[in-house]
Amino acid sequence: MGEQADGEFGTPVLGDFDDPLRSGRRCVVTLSAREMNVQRSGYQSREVMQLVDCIGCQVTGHELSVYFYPFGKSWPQAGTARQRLVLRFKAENDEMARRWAWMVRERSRHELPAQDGCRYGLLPQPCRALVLVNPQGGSGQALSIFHNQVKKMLMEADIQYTLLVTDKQNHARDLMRTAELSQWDIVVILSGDGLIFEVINGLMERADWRDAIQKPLAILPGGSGNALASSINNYSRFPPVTGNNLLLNCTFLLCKGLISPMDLMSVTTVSGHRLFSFLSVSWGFVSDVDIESERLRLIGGARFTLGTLWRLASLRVYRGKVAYLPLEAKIDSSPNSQQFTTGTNGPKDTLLVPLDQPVPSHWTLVEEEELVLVLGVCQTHLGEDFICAPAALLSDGIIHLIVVKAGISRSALLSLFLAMEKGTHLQVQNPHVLYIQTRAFRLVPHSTKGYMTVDGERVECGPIQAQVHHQLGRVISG
Ligand SMILES: Nc1ncnc2c1ncn2[C@@H]1O[C@H](COP(=O)(O)OP(=O)(O)OP(=O)(O)O)[C@@H](O)[C@H]1O
Repeated sequence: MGEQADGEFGTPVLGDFDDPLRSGRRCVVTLSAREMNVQRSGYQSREVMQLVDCIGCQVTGHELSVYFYPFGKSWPQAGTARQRLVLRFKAENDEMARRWAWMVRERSRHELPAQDGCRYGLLPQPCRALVLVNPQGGSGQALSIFHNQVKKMLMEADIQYTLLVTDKQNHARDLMRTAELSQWDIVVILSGDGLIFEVINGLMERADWRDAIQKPLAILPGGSGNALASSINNYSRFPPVTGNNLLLNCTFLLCKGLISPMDLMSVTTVSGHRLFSFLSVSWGFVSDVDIESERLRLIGGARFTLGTLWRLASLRVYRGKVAYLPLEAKIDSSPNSQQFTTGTNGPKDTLLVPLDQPVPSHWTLVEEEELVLVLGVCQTHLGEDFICAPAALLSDGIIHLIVVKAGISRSALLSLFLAMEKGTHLQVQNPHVLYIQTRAFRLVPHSTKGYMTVDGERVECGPIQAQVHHQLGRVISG
């Protein structure tokens, strides 16, 4: 046994190991910048593993275990699910095993250069994570999901964790507002979108919000909607998956540790309350379905399908006004420009004026006042099977505004929602459907009755406005 290595990062390294599973047999391992190539004695073909699929290694004495999660054969669609694959080698001594573990880890980490103004980061290794689990999220399985599926992968990737099970609403928000954040490199949220909303708003309520909101977040789906987890799966160009396969992809991303900037919306409600949103501001049909289907939480994502069919059967029309800042409008960022902010924390809303003043004259008004829904979103997905803004990106600096006007037939609305499963709804021209890209918008309902939601959480129904804050937060992505 032995090895040939010139120590230069990226140049191929050759190692001669014992095969721990077949006594007396050898395996020659070649590690290049992108691949691990294994030639076992007695076999003609080589095993070739891509380091992009590797999440880490462990060393026990002389033995080295390397963990890969490539997309593999699965049922019913081949190639859409990751499979766990462990390669084990017995080195000459523990020093050689440790050196190989270090080389495999280093070559499996892929830093990204800055692109289109986006600065990417990498989690440190080893890494310290706070894992927040909502035991009530979705169908109530989040804690067992952590113990049965997530924990093992964190250990394989050398992520040390502190587990915190939330015991009531706002537990995570209070913790994020007051905790000493430097003890963790990342905050992992295993829940639905509700807990992410709490974490972001807790961080933004701190006096040191500017640094706090830069703490990387990782999203593992454990709720009924899982909009951000599904969107990140999509941005990472993984095949569209739900349930366990979505969890596996998101945990894989956490183990790879690539950090991307994320836009957040600052939302001001009628009472002057300011919230930070990573997902959506919604009024009308979609928020009705979201809130009215909450009692069906135990059936998971199917609650939205049932809720949609129920609301379609008794379609409502809402009266209100929508105005938005056209994307091409020139933004005045001079010190004398109007800058508006309601709370003490958070960046100034430079594009907005107070809700009791008319919108600026260069904003556009939507003429119709009879509406079925208004939806301003920052992510592609609103649920695992619900692609609302297919063009959205994590940090495009854009709010994707969808307005459906009254007069749309039930069958056209049903087709619209069915097409959202694939995200093809905006390809069909329908005069009742407006899709607008903007940086700020205002919605003024004529009545305070009805549901209005921010990231799926109910807020007071009344005039509301939002502006995007480009790259305010950071999240694990692919
Ligand atoms: N231990 C707890 N008991 C009751 N509620 C909790 C607890 N921990 C957190 N919560 C609250 O549960 C609410 C719903 O959680 P979450 O959004 O994570 O799950 P979900 O509603 O099933 O998922 P989604 O938002 O994706 O539909 C959140 O508003 C959160 O504040």
